[in-house]
Amino acid sequence: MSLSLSADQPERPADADEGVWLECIECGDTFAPFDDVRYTCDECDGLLEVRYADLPTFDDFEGEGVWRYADALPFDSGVSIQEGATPLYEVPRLEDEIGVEALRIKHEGMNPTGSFKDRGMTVGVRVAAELGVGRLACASTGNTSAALAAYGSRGGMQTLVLLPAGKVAAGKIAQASLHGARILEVDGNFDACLDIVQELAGQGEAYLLNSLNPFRLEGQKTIGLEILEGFLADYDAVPDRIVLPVGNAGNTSALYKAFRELVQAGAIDERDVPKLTGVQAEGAAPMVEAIENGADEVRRWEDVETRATAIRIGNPVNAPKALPGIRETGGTAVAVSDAEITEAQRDIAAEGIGVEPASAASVAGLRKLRAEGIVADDERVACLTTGHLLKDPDAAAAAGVDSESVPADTQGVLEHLQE
Ligand SMILES: Cc1ncc(COP(=O)(O)O)c(C=O)c1O
Ligand SMILES: N[C@@H](CCOP(=O)(O)O)C(=O)O
Repeated sequence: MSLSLSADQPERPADADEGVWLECIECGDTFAPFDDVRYTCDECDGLLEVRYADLPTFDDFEGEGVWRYADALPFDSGVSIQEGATPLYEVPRLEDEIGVEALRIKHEGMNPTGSFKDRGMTVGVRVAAELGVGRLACASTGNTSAALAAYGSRGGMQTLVLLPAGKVAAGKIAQASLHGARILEVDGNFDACLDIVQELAGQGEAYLLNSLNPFRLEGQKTIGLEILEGFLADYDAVPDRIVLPVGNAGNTSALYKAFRELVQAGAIDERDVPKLTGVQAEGAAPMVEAIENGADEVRRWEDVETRATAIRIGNPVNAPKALPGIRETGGTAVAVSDAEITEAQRDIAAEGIGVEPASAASVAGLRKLRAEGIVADDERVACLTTGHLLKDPDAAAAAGVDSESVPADTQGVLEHLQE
């Protein structure tokens, strides 16, 4: 099985349900999509991808949001709260300062629950309904749990979330709580939570909706499709590069799949595919390590730490899909410090755009790669900002300006302003 950009459209197996099937990226085994619950290959435990007999081109898309791209998804509709259609902001001051031909920020924080996870959940929860499962579950650094809780409750299903105790931002826990998820705070990091949820799912206790679930990544493909359509509309060309924060590497895998499918459909040329460029925090950078070492596998980091708690992940489960995505597109991966992330968060905020720390990693990474000359000055770049500022109010307050105490009279306020 090849995840190469030039791979042909795969052949449709005899048991493909209405032109959709699951295929193992390691051994190529195929499975009917909705006859049983499975997350990985029955034969070799490899990661699965959703395959389609017919792939759409840009002309086939109509409507707005994730479901505009229904022809690239397993269904025509899902459990929806109007996800997708997020802004592709111009950021002229950052564009000038970083020194690229064009810079746009695709702000996924503008989704219903404030992160890109909604795009995956609208599809994933629809699949859960199709399979008739009872309880939905995830491990989470926060955003997946918020989205699962919201989409699960929208679909009338129970939700269970496992979070690393003390390492999830306040806004995200509040969301999971208000949407009625059962919240378990685990004495361990995100990777330990995911190990447990995978075991629970394997025992049939819950339906797993982390990005290991291949259907979730189908929804996340639409980020890439929207970016490409936005650039085609504004520049008559797709971006040279897309820079994105990397945690479990779901988005890197999903965007690469979106581009491979467009190439297979003849909608874009293989040579035009944007360079996928991943950014991790220095304290949680196993993908960067693998890219720098030319390794085929990612080494699990047991101890991870960063202020960008959303990407505090040491064992990116989608690495077998994401590593080819970065390499085949001519992209790269870079690690940034927490201080660089905070500086970028402030600079993005100075353009009026509020993002959480993990999101700012994309801009911090672009700035670093441009300074090193790895990104050229004639490139048109999209940076993905994955979550809203209000997700992590403590980080925002710590990065922002302090408030000042004044007396409750105008004269006192005026005097204070003159100090
Ligand atoms: C805000 C935010 N940014 C980035 C990421 C990383 O995305 P991925 O796991 O798809 O690499 C996550 C979660 O993993 C996240 O919550
Ligand atoms: N940042 C994520 C981590 C889990 O990633 P997933 O995409 O595999 O669900 C989160 O918000 O929990």
